[in-house]
Amino acid sequence: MSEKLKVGILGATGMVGQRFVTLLENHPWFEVVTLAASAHSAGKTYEEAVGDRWKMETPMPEYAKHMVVVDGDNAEAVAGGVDFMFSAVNMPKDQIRAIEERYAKTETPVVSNNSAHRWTPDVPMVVPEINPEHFAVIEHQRKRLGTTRGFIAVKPNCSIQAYTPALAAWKEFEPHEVVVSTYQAISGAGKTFKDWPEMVGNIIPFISGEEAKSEKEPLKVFGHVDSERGEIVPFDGPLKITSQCIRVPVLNGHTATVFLNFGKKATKEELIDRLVNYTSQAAELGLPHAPKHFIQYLTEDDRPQVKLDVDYEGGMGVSIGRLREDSIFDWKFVGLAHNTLRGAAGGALECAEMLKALGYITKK
Ligand SMILES: N[C@@H](CC=O)C(=O)O
Repeated sequence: MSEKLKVGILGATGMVGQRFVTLLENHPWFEVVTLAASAHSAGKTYEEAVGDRWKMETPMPEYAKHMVVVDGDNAEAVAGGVDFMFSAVNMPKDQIRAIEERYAKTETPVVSNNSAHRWTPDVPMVVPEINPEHFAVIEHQRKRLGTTRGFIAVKPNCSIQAYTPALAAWKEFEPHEVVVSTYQAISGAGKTFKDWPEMVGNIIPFISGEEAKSEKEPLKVFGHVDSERGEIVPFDGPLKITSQCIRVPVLNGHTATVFLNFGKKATKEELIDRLVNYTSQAAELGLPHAPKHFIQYLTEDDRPQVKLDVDYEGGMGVSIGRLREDSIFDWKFVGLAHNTLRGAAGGALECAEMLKALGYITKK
């Protein structure tokens, strides 16, 4: 491997930013050279800027501690020193859309964890194992932005990652009516039990905006690139998803219970076979954060469990269990994915690795 690509993290002090800082320690392809945050943090060392708000299970990496945080609003200056940026910025959506576009227009690719650009038609929203072909829309986005190198790519919401991989694996059986309940960890809200004590022994049956994301984002992931329109057209087949999203007293790991109907009959053996033998270009390319086996199927009645299974494949794999026939729907199952690894910074990092492997992100 030649010289590493230089990367910056926008929104480096927040929880997702901290996850990027942690995952990027000793990364074989990428080197963090810039930590950017609000003007309030600018000029402080990363250690000072984060203070007692470090929320990772592992200590702050040494490489980051003494880096001086820069003002992320100075897009042109920050972008000058990096090959690409990760965005974990937390501000109103219109401001996020604007700042990410400003970076892209400096000819700096932006790989974002944020939802602000997920429905921008020429921005690919990618799970590398499911829809990497959507990166082809970048050439159209570049025309709109007037760039040759800069673009924005995003990953979808954490809540969809526990069931959308199974729907992808079962595509040939035409899943069409899907009822999902998600049981979402508190880290999805950027919290720990220390800063959200009301969640100890509690359930909150509301997560703002989450049900719309859970129902609609899989349709964009299953969509296709329309080259004439220069955009991603969401899947317009019979797939319909309805959901309820619930916050539960778990630190990491979003569980989903799912009922579904298929257009074509399938046996249990066929369904399990398609899960465990799911292959993808991401695994073939040997990306550093691509799981070797994307989906595991657990046969025990009491799995997947957060405590036992959330770290499957370093938190980048998906665990499915309890697949059984249902008396109203065709089938039901339970899925589990790590929300801050597979579902957030890890998913964005794997997108960046794939973008590099496919030649979309290069050295400036
Ligand atoms: N919006 C999600 C974020 C994913 O982890 C949530 O609140 O859980």
